[in-house]
Amino acid sequence: MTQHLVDPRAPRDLTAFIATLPKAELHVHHVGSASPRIVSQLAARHPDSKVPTDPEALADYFTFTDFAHFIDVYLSVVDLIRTPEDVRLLTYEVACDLARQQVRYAELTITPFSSTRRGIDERAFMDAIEDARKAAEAEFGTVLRWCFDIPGEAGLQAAEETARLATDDRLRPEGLVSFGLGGPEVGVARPQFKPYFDRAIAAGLHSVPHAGETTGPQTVWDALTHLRAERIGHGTSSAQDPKLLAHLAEHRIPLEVCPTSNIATRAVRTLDEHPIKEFVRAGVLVTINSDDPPMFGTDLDNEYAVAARLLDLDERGLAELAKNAVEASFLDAAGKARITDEIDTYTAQWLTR
Ligand SMILES: O=C(O)c1cccc(C(=O)CC[C@H]2O[C@@H](n3cnc4c(=O)[nH]cnc43)[C@H](O)[C@@H]2O)c1
Ligand SMILES: [Zn+2]
Repeated sequence: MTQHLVDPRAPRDLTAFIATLPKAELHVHHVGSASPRIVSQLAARHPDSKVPTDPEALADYFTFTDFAHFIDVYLSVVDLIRTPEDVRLLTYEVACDLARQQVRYAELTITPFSSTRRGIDERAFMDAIEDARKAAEAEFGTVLRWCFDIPGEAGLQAAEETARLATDDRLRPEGLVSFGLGGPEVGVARPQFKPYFDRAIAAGLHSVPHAGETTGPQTVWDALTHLRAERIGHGTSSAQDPKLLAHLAEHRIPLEVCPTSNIATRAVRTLDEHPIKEFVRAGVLVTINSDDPPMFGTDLDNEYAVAARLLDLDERGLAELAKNAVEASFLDAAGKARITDEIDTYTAQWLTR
């Protein structure tokens, strides 16, 4: 597998700056963030799995020929998460990895349907993620919130189950803030999910569907008009529609940009061809994210290094990117002010050290 970690063209001192820059992450998946160590441990527990137990073999296993192949591999890892203890271990380990990168706040996308349909009790699932969330905040100060997403290819049954789990006051976890739509976009039209997003929004959740990752700008328009998206997951193809770019900029609708993900799933051919520059040029609010970091051979720090290279950023430019994510987050105003101040103080001290 091609290792994307630590873009060799990023200036060394920016790498050091990025490593301790306080950050927020808005587009990162629960199962997709399972570290090679965790995946290997879980694969060893389940010899029937086709997922390799050896970290090196796993790195090759995480090499994708296209998006559909990525989903197949992703689901083979989903199959390893079989007990509430697996869920808690995974969630806590993901929180550790985020804290290690100075992530102060993260909205983690979780697909509860995929776990409940595989037999994990829904109440035990919610307790497991909440237990890990509270432990992470107590131990690292990292604030986690949840996005529950519909695996769109699984259809309206998955949509109904996800909406029920997200809106039933007896079940919905305290940390839940948003409602999303993931999985393949091709053949999975966004408008059909409107009733489920309406229910989630009525229950106080924010709409953050994936759109424009592997399909054109119409999918982004559909996410905005039918699903009332407040942010767009990826939105990569928005660059093909100047009117859409202008709309996103005018209404300050953030894009959750995941550069290396787009290369690894072959949604974009090369990093130098990534439309992130067009987004910035059009005035769109760009946030930087890792999506499924171990699967894509990256992490959030590397995604900031990639952005620094593609956008020719210095420390102040990187700090602005970090503050974009805080602004676009669903954290409360006091929390946003706290992390924004931390970023500003850190950057000022770095530049005068
Ligand atoms: O769980 C099932 O049984 C199931 C059945 C049919 C289809 C699916 C999915 O499509 C699950 C997709 C899964 O992938 C997650 N994900 C992670 N990264 C991305 C991404 O970059 N773009 C779209 N989806 C992504 C998503 O959250 C779903 O959980 C499942
Ligand atoms: Zn994603």
